[in-house]
Amino acid sequence: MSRTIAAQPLTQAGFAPFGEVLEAAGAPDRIINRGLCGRFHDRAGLDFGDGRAGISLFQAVPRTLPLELDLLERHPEGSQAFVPMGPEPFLVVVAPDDGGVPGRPLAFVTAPGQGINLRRGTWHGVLTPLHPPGLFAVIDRIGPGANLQEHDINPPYTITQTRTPK
Ligand SMILES: NC(=O)N[C@@H](O)C(=O)O
Ligand code: NI
Repeated sequence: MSRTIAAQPLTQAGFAPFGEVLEAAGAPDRIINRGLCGRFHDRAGLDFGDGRAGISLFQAVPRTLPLELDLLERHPEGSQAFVPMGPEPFLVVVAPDDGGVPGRPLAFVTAPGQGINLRRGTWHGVLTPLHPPGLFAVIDRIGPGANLQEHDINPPYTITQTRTPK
């Protein structure tokens, strides 16, 4: 099977097995602040196990496509959300679990205004901005233990530019 993976636009449906897409799409769940704000309420399945929630800022180096994917990782003890601090698209790579190792990955490119929440234990590529500044708020577990399982991909996959879904 080909080791080339074409990225696709990020959608709730496509990402559903792996977590949630954070986006202000459709009508808000609530109108607040005397009608001046729409609240898209409680949109992520946060899970921090025996730890606690933390918000960190990640300043990541932008990459360009095509990209060589040689590492996937997961956090067995908690979910991890990436909220971009700007409108620039970023690359999201996830993979199903196949008996304790990653299966064939899927690649998505976000639209402006989209973030993601990775479900606890989901295999994923590390944070990969595609444009500067590469600044993200990250909501994940703060607690004891490593909470990081890495898996080397050999031979690596090649992630290519976006294709439009059929
Ligand atoms: N290791 C770390 O904090 N970041 C990764 O988990 C990542 O997904 O980028
Ligand atoms: Ni991670």
